[in-house]
Amino acid sequence: MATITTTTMEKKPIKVSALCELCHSRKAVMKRPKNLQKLCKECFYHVFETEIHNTITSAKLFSPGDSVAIGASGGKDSTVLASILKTLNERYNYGLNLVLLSIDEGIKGYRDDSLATVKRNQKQYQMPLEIVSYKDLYDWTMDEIVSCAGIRSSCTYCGVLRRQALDRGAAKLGINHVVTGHNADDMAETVLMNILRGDVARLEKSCSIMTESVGSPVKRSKPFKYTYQKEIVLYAHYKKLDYFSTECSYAPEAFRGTARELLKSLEAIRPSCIMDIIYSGEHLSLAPKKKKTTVSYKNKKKLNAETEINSDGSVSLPKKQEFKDGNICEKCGYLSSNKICKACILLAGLEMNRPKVSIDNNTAIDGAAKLSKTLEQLSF
Ligand SMILES: Nc1ncnc2c1ncn2[C@@H]1O[C@H](COP(=O)(O)OP(=O)(O)OP(=O)(O)O)[C@@H](O)[C@H]1O
Repeated sequence: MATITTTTMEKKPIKVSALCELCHSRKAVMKRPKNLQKLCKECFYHVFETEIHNTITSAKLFSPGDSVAIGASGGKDSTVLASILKTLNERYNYGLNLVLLSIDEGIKGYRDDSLATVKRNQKQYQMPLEIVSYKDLYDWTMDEIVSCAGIRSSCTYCGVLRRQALDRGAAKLGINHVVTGHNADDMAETVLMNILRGDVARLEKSCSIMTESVGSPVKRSKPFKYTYQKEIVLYAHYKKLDYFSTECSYAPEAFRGTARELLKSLEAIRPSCIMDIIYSGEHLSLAPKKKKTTVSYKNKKKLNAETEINSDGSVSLPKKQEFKDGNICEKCGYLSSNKICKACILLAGLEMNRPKVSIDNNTAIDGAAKLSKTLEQLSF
């Protein structure tokens, strides 16, 4: 009998029987978290890598000759992603030019240390590395933002700014495809969160393996969409990959933390629930949207035009102020689906030293949904 602890989060060591259930010849060293199969190291590597290859090929994520930027934070997910993409690219001749792209948010004692890991990964995987910083792009570091806006909204600021920073970093490299290490647990959490807060618009998109905005040159994909976090940790552990394991110094998004706990409890009872939730998210068919009700406000001068209330409760800007994807932000000149991009709205709030005005005026919804609802209601 051999024993191994799959993650530091698990308290009980897992007991496995002597022989691998796949090769029937080598000693089993683990129970596979996804289906509790008893496997030896070699068979685990094989099934883990093959499943990711199958995800990539069945979703047709890449074409030969593509340049792909790997969003590299130095953490376990993106480090394993870089390692696996290098392995699969060589094994199956994908013909990809792989580049590491890191965003330095400016978090002392956290991001500076994790970037040191990415710099080592650059040498280990022999990939070019591009580092783009919030300070250069926005003239703010996350440390400065938190000292101005407080810790509570840190994930909201960071998420909006990082999304744009990854796009801009890729554009700088002339690359139109960014892959990230978002895994099956992240996807299932997002589905749960969107269900729990009734965010139908986000629910529809939350299971896409690839997201693209009309008019934006940069697409994003998640090759680990079906890969369990515990298996990523096991793979990194057995392969002795060099990754940074400290959590961000700022508070995690509160509601996501709750969804994560819920998912962990469900997974403990039924390991397949992560895949089942993703499957449900992929196959949910949403009722067609109800016809919009137009509400005319008396004080048109103040609101400047008609505002539409949609069936899901969100508010649309008046027609003449609507902007489509592919437009340019009037302030920073980067692509935006609004007249002013979300990053510039947040930064303008910071400049005026009143960041909470733009994100804290709706207590019924949380995090990114709260921000997006608020942004929808802004008039320019
Ligand atoms: N600073 C960054 N620079 C580049 N990419 C990033 C950065 N932060 C996050 N990402 C990308 O977004 C993915 C999800 O990030 P998240 O913050 O949820 O971290 P995570 O789940 O801990 O992932 P990781 O273990 O890779 O840090 C990462 O796997 C990575 O691909």
